Amino acid sequence: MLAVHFGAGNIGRGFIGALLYQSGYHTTFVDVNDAVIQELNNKQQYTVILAAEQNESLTVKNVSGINSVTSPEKVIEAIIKADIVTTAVGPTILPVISNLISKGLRERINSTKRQLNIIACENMVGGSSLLKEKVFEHLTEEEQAACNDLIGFPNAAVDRIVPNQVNKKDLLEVSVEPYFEWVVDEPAIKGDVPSVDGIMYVKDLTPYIERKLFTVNTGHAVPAYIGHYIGYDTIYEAMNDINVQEIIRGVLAESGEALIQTYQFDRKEHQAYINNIIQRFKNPYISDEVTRVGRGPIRKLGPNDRLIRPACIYINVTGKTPSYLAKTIASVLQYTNSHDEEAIKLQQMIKEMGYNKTLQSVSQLDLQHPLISAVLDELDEIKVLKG
Ligand SMILES: NC(=O)C1=CN([C@@H]2O[C@H](COP(=O)(O)OP(=O)(O)OC[C@H]3O[C@@H](n4cnc5c(N)ncnc54)[C@H](O)[C@@H]3O)[C@@H](O)[C@H]2O)C=CC1
Ligand SMILES: O=P(O)(O)OC[C@H]1O[C@](O)(CO)[C@@H](O)[C@@H]1O
Repeated sequence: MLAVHFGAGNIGRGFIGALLYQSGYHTTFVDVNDAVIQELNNKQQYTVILAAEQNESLTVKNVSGINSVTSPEKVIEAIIKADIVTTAVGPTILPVISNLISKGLRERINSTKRQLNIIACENMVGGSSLLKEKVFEHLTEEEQAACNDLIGFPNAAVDRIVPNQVNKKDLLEVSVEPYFEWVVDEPAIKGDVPSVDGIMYVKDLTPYIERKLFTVNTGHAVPAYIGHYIGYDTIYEAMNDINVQEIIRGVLAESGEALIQTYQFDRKEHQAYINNIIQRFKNPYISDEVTRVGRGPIRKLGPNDRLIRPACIYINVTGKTPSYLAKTIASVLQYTNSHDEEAIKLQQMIKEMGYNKTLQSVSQLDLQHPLISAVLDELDEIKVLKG
């Protein structure tokens, strides 16, 4: 079985690539990082280390790579032959890869009636749907109709913490947390469900993706942004701070209330889910930088992302303003990182327009929305955290 995976980064190699190998696939990684692609072709295998006391490792074999900048024709060939296509490139890169995928699909539908599923494994609601929309912009109406018959774009939720791989001598080796969850929307599948050990197929993905995004990612934003505000470099350091611990519990109680009331989750089970996630953030065998988890602050303040959306649902279902989520959003507005384009842009916007209009612009909330004034109040309140 042949898999094509876009993005040979942390999640690509450390999660999706590993599961595809264990399920019997040969995976062709597509990336723009030539050094990684060359190394994949030289070694044809790499190591995944489980970051836990036992330090178990897995050798992922049957892998190769294509540089999509220098060899786009090879990517098209690989898509024609693929049994599954996956991505883990980041939400903002999905539009970038859509043109090449559309070229592959055009050739494929002209040469075979074999069905194919393309699964975007990104931290967002509707990643595969967005990819489909962008791919379709490059296709004629006739090609779109053929793709609607043959090509599925099932949305997915992916959960595994894979930090940046710093100080590694081996370019391909990747350390990952042992835990993982990969949930895929079954109704959108074309043909047989791809046989990948570890995928859980569900009839309705929405509760799963929102539970994951508004618990794992909402929670992780606390040690990232509050931690950075206080002055910590790593998630581990931040998770040992008593104020961070209080805020993370508060944030997850607020997003939890929003989720429980929306999806009727069992309270005890949801609390156990939260507790397990907090333990994962404290994993001493993972060294994760606050700048990785906090990357892309403008995206993370988007209307459907991990902070604004649960805060709005909380207001709708309880009639109250969420103070811990507001605190965390305030700390995002204070986030600076000279290596992060979005962090630079956010601070420029604040300089030019002030906090109020910047937040309104990135979150797309009405200026009168109660969350805006709650966040502005917290800009002053969080100063005590600096001691
Ligand atoms: N790292 C993590 O713990 C998790 C990440 N995710 C999601 O997975 C996605 C990827 O994240 P990471 O693996 O952490 O990032 P990463 O930065 O390690 O990997 C992204 C890869 O995409 C490649 N890329 C960039 N532009 C490309 C293009 N035009 N064509 C092909 N490849 C391109 C990069 O060179 C890089 O190798 C994101 O959407 C992230 O939210 C989801 C769950 C966990
Ligand atoms: O990958 P993003 O969306 O930039 O956000 C980082 C988040 O993704 C993860 O890496 C995995 O979900 C978390 O560790 C973190 O909350």
